[in-house]
Amino acid sequence: MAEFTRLQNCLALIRLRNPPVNAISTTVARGIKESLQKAITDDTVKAIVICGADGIFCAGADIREFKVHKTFDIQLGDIVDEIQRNKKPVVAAIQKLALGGGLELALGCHYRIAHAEAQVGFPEVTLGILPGARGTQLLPRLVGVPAALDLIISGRHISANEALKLGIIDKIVNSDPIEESIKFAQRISGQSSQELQMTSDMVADKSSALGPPKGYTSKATIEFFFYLTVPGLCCGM
Ligand SMILES: CCCCCCC/C=C/C(=O)SCCNC(=O)CCNC(=O)[C@H](O)C(C)(C)COP(=O)(O)OP(=O)(O)OC[C@H]1O[C@@H](n2cnc3c(N)ncnc32)[C@H](O)[C@@H]1OP(=O)(O)O
Repeated sequence: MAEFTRLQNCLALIRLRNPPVNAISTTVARGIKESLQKAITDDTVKAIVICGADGIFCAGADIREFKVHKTFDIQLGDIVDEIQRNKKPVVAAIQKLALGGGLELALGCHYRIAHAEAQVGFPEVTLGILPGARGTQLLPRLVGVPAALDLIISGRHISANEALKLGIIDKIVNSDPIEESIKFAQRISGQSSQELQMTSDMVADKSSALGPPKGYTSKATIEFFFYLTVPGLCCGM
């Protein structure tokens, strides 16, 4: 599930809770969607923080459900779009891990604050899939195509420090990233929705050279991806 808490100072906190790693199940995804809706429609909420319970942000899709469902009636990509469309700033507070869909959720947010010991990555390749919830668009926009391809194709986890250098994370803290994100959200909640919208639009415009937004994975990218990952196709392996 995802817990919604209305904090003091016009903030809302959305906390993912699905032990042991807060993986995104359909229940968690529904919880995030409903919580976001509450935060967005509440005029007294000026900024939103998303975090995970029990010291971990999120290890991605709940792989236990992959055995049960072939398709899902709720799409994580739609939730990421909703975060980006909304005019209130959203901060991801990353403890321990943000993997796969968890990293896509964080990339959808306007700011990411992580603990120094945290790790991020896209392990989808190890399951034979591609990041499908806007990760293939949002990551290259932040880090450029070569670095994004490297992370997506290798599936490796990187440290918060490397993620900071690449531009995936905005700030690293040694203290509690949730508390830091709340403080930060409070500071920026004064930003007018117009400023945020203008900034988002400008960034989207500037990065449009990287390809169309929203769930689009070009045929060339897919072909390149399979060339590199299917045994026997690459380098005569
Ligand atoms: C609308 C709903 C669906 C949206 C989908 C959107 C598309 C997203 C796709 C993805 O996110 S694909 C990527 C999915 N994630 C992974 O592949 C991560 C797999 N897990 C790991 O790499 C490791 O387990 C870990 C998270 C790095 C932790 O490693 P560690 O060595 O510390 O512990 P483990 O013993 O491996 O695991 C502990 C415990 O956690 C369970 N677990 C781990 N990952 C998941 C997961 N993704 N879903 C469900 N459960 C997970 C693991 O089974 C262990 O459980 P127990 O055995 O202790 O019960």
